Amino acid sequence: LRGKGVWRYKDLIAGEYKRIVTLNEGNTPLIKSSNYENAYFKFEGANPTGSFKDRGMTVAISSAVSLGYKVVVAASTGNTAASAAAYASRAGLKSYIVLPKGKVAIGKLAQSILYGATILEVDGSFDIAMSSVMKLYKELKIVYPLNSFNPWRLEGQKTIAFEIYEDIGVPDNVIVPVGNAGNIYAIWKGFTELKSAGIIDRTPRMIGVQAEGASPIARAFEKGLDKPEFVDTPETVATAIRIGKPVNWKKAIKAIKNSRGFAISVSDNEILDAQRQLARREGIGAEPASAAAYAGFLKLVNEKRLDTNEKTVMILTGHALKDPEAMAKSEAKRILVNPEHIDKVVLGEL
Ligand SMILES: Cc1ncc(COP(=O)(O)O)c(/C=C/C(=O)C(=O)O)c1O
Repeated sequence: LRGKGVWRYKDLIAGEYKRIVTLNEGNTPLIKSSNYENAYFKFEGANPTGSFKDRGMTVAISSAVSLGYKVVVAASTGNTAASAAAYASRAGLKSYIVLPKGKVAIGKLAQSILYGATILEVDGSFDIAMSSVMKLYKELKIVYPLNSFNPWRLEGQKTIAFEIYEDIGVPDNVIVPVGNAGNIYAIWKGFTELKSAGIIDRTPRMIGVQAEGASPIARAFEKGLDKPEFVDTPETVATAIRIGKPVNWKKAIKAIKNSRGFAISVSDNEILDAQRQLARREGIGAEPASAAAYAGFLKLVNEKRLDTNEKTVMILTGHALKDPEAMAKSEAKRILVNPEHIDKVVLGEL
């Protein structure tokens, strides 16, 4: 039964669907940390296109098809693009994706090309791409918008909470990397719906992690503001969350505050170091934006702002293969050897 992934929770997903477009997304591994007793990693890189976006895309594309749309559009830092292209193609829809030129990790760009999207590139940040999609949606109603202001995306993404609950109950903390800010809200929504249904009696603290160079929401919490400080030119190695004006900031701040949580930022070095540690201490390969969740965990533990006796789940939102250039930044021992003498190299190395 669990093998049904997102649509296992069909009765809990709002909306009517004449046709379900699915790639058996969801049902991703919850991997126990081998270094921290009560810490777990929800590995969303195991989804069909390698990120959590598939959970929302199956619902949004099923909605688009059920409503008779033939064309879909999404602005993206890359993963929404890859997922939109895959699910649109599966449904026989035409997909346009709007990308910030030169700022998309090569794995995601390659996927978007492979899955057959028409790629529109803009000079500037994701936020400019996002505003162009909002404008297009107002002018061309024949195009179905897929970004995470689309509620059906969040309906699919909230199933992350259902799966965590079924695996380990309600954790004390859920740490989520935050970009356009839909996912942290969606996961909180899932837990609050379980609570409203009387299935659980408490919800976890939602902790958002952003990259220092793209941290409008984290700055709001660090300065005790009610509104984020939008960033005109967001910069970070974690290109998936290189977003300065998150469309879902109101929802994210509501989820974080109502769950007694908070948001912090981490540096690019902390992100790349966390990506390396995740791979070399836990054996898990996640892209930089996802490793930001682990970087946030390590920072909070070191600053004694998180008790390792508490049950904490980090959402690893995308697979390491999405961003090979980032992986290459990790040093590794590479020795050119004479094939006849590998034994001497290994012995000399040991
Ligand atoms: C790996 C990864 N980790 C975290 C996020 C942040 O989630 P949100 O805070 O819900 O935006 C994204 C987001 C990517 C896009 O926004 C896009 O693909 O256009 C991501 O790809």
